[in-house]
Amino acid sequence: MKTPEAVDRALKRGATHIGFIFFEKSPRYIEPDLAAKLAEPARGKAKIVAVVVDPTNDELDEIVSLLKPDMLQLHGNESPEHVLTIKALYGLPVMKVFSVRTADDLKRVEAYIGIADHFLFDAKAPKGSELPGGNGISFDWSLLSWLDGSVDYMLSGGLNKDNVAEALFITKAPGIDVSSGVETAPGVKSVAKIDEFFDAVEKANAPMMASGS
Ligand SMILES: O=C(O)c1ccccc1NCC(=O)[C@H](O)[C@H](O)COP(=O)(O)O
Repeated sequence: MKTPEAVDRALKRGATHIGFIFFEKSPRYIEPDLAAKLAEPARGKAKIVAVVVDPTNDELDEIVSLLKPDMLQLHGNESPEHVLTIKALYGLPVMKVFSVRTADDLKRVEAYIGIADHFLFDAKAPKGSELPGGNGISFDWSLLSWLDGSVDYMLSGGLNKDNVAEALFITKAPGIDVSSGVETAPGVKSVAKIDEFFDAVEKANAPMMASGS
């Protein structure tokens, strides 16, 4: 999220999580002090999520002290040991992201069970992309069929108003995360598209748990 209008609309429509991207190459990058201002209306209404990629402690110190997030989303190659260190240092729940293209990409998940508090399954970035997330591409949702109720996860990757019902039907995901699918250009969220997305989720009669970043 980069504008008060987008935060406001997502909250009004029932977003459970509001994400801020702290990856400088991203068109969605936002300075921590600005993210803190934008997050104010969400505090206590939705979880404020700081999205980071292989963060240093210095980066996390600044983000956590300014934004005061409810959760950290780790979108890089953080090892289970690094996740444990981050949890111990900041005392915040962690959502570990797994980038998926094939079944092999899911083999790493087991090592994080009991370590990460939540999981996010996103599409692996296409070759040449500078962004580990927010690429607007999907993966084969049937790869998640082995997940049982013991894994608390969100699905993301190329979700939009036209495919979210099918994604939910196939995965029964307990949560969904969307970014490009509610934008008119990279990093430019559209209030109208946020509405269309939530309309589609409601129509699919899906679990009402959605986030955006
Ligand atoms: O969105 C970004 O620019 C981004 C950059 C670096 C790390 C993570 C990033 N996004 C994280 C997300 O959780 C996105 O919402 C997720 O990848 C889905 O994006 P999209 O396929 O565009 O819906």
